[in-house]
Amino acid sequence: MSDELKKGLEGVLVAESSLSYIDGDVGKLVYRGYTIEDLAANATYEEVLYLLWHGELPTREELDAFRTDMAEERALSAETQELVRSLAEADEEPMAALRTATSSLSAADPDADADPTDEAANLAKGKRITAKLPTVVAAFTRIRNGEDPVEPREDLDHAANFLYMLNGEEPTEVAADVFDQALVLHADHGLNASTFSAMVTASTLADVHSAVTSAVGTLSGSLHGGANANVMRMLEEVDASGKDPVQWVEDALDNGERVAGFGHRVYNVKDPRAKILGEQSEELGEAAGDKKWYEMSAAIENYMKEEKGLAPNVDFYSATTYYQMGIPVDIYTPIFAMSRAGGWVAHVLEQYEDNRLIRPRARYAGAKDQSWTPIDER
Ligand SMILES: CC(=O)SCCNC(=O)CCNC(=O)[C@H](O)C(C)(C)COP(=O)(O)OP(=O)(O)OC[C@H]1O[C@@H](n2cnc3c(N)ncnc32)[C@H](O)[C@@H]1OP(=O)(O)O
Ligand SMILES: O=C([O-])CC(=O)C(=O)O
Repeated sequence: MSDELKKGLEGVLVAESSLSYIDGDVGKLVYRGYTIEDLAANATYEEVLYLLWHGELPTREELDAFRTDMAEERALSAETQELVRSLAEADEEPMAALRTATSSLSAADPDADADPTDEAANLAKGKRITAKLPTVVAAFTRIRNGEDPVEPREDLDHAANFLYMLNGEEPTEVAADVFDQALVLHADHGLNASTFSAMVTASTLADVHSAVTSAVGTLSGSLHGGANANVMRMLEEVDASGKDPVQWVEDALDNGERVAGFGHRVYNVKDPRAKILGEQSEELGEAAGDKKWYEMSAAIENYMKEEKGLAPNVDFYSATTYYQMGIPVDIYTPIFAMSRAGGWVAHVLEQYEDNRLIRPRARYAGAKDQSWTPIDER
């Protein structure tokens, strides 16, 4: 047994996967052999889900059937609707609400009692969870604002239906396309922390709902998915301060703070998803006749690259993309989760297929050879 310690498991190979390939030195991301640029330009989120879960792109008939299946699973049980209402009325933090609601979905799942090795049941559960998360996020957001939830529509695609449920009106084609592309870009990313936590949970032969619930919790942290909302909070703070964005960031770094949306465990260059989202952010600004948010972000990007050698990750430009679409800041991370559910499910299916309990070990650094002191003598 080696005693070499790899803190944060950096660079440690723990599994084989056919899902996504990342080359962090050149900024390349591929899902099942297709580059992220190709998929963002051409695939819908449903096509990407099919690709991740079934291993190949669907034919038109397969995609139609898959979309119909997914759309039919969007509605929530009365119990989950009630739970979402109570969480929203209690003003629960959105990722905590999503984590709780995700866990509750097993109660009404027709395959809840299936054996964890039942592939068809696992796929069906994954499909139901992925179909329902947008309904949870939209209903939670509306109830919190004193509005009634909007029932899902089966005739709309996954992305368009979410915006419809969120805003109560059909999105424009541009908004639906931009959002669909964002979902495609966030769907999978190797063994990121939340995916790994889903795999660890699945490796005990716990069920798909448990694995995805673990992952939602893991995504919420500010070093991972939680960074997208923090990016926008930072930009709003910069704007309100009236300071030059570069000066603001310089001061924050001098105070020992981290700049949300920069740095990555795997990429040594700009995240390819940040490139695409940056273009989306700029185009949305151009269309609105106000590129303030994009320009502020671009100035920070240049400074961070030149002064710190740090490049933006996926969370940096998703923030201003969502902001310019009028999406509330604190649901950016739940939106990330809605998309990444597809990747979590795909990795969990892979884990069950060739399972071995995931159980690393720690080098013991605690006290040794202590002798027992009776409680009254301590
Ligand atoms: C979807 C995603 O999860 S993408 C990541 C989203 N998270 C963020 O954007 C939060 C900000 N970024 C970070 O905290 C980090 O870059 C992480 C957590 C993403 C990667 O962390 P690690 O691979 O563990 O790198 P680590 O934390 O060791 O950082 C290496 C060095 O870069 C610095 N650094 C890394 N990111 C940043 C940042 N955003 N701002 C300032 N300095 C940073 C660290 O201070 C450290 O410097 P040091 O060696 O002088 O102490
Ligand atoms: O891969 C990572 O560590 C984080 C990330 O970019 C993602 O999950 O999309």
